[in-house]
Amino acid sequence: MPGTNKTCGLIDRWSVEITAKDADRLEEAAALVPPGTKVPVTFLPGETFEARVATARRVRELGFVPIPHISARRLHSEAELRDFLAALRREVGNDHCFVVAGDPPEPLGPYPDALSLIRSGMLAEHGIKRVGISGYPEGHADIGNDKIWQATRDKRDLLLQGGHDFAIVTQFGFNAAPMLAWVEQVRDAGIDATIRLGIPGPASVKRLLGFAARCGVAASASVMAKYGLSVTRLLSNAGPDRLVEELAERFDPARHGDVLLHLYPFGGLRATAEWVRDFQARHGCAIGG
Ligand SMILES: NC(=O)C1=CN([C@@H]2O[C@H](COP(=O)(O)OP(=O)(O)OC[C@H]3O[C@@H](n4cnc5c(N)ncnc54)[C@H](O)[C@@H]3O)[C@@H](O)[C@H]2O)C=CC1
Ligand SMILES: Nc1nc(=O)c2c([nH]1)NC[C@@H]1CN(c3ccc(C(=O)N[C@@H](CCC(=O)O)C(=O)O)cc3)CN21
Repeated sequence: MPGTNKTCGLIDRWSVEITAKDADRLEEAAALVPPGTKVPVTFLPGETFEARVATARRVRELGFVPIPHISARRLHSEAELRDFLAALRREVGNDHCFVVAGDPPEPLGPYPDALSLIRSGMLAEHGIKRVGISGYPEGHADIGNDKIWQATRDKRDLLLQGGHDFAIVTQFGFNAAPMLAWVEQVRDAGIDATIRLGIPGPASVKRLLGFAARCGVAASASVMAKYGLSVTRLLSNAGPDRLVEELAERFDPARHGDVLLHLYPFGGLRATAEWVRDFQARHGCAIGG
């Protein structure tokens, strides 16, 4: 039988992260993305507030579910958070968002981490019902594991107390085994939320290694070779086929719970959407799932 239900089940309901610059590209790729797909919009430096709101609005108008990212350390003031959430509510009407600390070594304003932003209560005040938080299957280069796990438990507690649903979306990786081992740790910590495992879309070796370095993601030659990349052929391209197939082989719904995939389209949105379509076809999955 071509493909297993596990493979199709894992790739079904995939989400895809875009930047404010990707709005036009999303329109071009829209026919390849199932209606209702979750489309997080990153919160990068150098983008205007208006561009982030306008992108989220385009996402919704194209029939997808926008999930604006909010980077706590990049906010300069309480007013900036309030204005952003109010503009989202007015112009997008989203009830999901994703909260992350953000890379600045020092916070630019009153929110040093995701927890402090959640604690402000402003998400609920602006109609946000479901909140995504980060996950690190391979740990974080600068933040200790104890701190990360404590933050995860604290964010879970505070979100549930505030009446929010939550989900965990992970940093991308190239290696299936640590991803599922980490999912088991999350479940053993009593957290049964949906987990979206971050995986790169198809891209050149050069781009993948560049993003891995920039985001603090491990990309050893041996892991990359297994992923299907040759570090000596920087312009060659590779997709996450083997990674997803290995995840599906090892995936045990009874043990791992609700696990979905989150694609980071470093090589382009259209190439990513085409990769999902072709992967589903190769594995005999129903169209759009
Ligand atoms: N933009 C994105 O999509 C992603 C960004 N990241 C980066 O991961 C880091 C952690 O974010 P969260 O998991 O939301 O953390 P968090 O807000 O849950 O904080 C966890 C702990 O780490 C500390 N911390 C957070 N950011 C830090 C930083 N930049 N430098 C030093 N200590 C920091 C916090 O004070 C707290 O004790 C940030 O640097 C974030 O930008 C990670 C994944 C995806
Ligand atoms: N620690 C950390 N910080 C981040 O900012 C971060 C992560 N992790 N993990 C993954 C997400 C995804 N991120 C990004 C960042 C930029 C583009 C991007 O599309 N950039 C432009 C220009 C890229 C360039 O050439 O510099 C692009 O058109 O590709 C995409 C995703 C940032 N993210």
